[in-house]
Amino acid sequence: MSEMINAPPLRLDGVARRYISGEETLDVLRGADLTLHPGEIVALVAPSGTGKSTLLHLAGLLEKPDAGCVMLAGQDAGALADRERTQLRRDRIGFVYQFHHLLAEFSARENVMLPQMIAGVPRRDARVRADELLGAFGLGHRLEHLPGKLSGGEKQRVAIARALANRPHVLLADEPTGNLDVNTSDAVFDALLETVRAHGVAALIATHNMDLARRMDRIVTLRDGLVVPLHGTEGDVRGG
Ligand SMILES: Nc1ncnc2c1ncn2[C@@H]1O[C@H](COP(=O)(O)OP(=O)(O)OP(=O)(O)O)[C@@H](O)[C@H]1O
Repeated sequence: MSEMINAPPLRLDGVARRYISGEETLDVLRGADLTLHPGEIVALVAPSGTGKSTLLHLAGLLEKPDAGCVMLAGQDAGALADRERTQLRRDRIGFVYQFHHLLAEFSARENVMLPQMIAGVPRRDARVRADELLGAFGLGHRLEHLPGKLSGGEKQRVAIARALANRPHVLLADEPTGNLDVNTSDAVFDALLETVRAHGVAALIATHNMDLARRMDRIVTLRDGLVVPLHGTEGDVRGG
């Protein structure tokens, strides 16, 4: 697979997505453009139902746009066969969701090892990487714990470590701390930003929390199906 030198880690170019249910047609995205530069952390803050998750799913190659293209490091994902796209997603993109989605029967360490082993990393190396990442998230003493024995904040840290395990170029997060209380959310977010910055990963993070959003490099919102900058004066974008 060819890769353009200096191409942005992620570029959405004129991306459109329409949902049709019964008689109803909903044009959620109508030609959205967004570029993530290397190491850039962008907040996506928009009212509920405007298409944040849809945008993240398209950016993460979980869904295909009806029009436009999604480029990862200069590579047009739409031009790839399904298998290649899956591989690109696995190798290049890390996901963090609102709920941790850890595998209950595996330890914290194993949850972080698993995506690496699926990608072909030898068990021993995967274990070293898992321990390193979990250590960086302050979980060096929780490596053997099953998710059920971890607090909400700890589980979400494991989920973030797992998302970074395969050294993605792009991290996509959908309300990564939305399920946590305020203090825990702040602490987990600190850890997330610090690690993402330390690894030079570009990130697109959807949140309803303006305080968290302001700590990122740039804030964008969705308006009429397009990605536009959010300026400080626009007030509360929380939706119902
Ligand atoms: N598979 C689907 N079929 C039909 N409509 C859908 C589908 N997925 C999403 N939608 C609709 O598209 C719109 C955008 O949904 P999306 O989940 O992207 O919004 P969101 O901004 O992430 O919302 P929230 O902040 O509440 O999670 C919503 O009106 C939703 O009901």
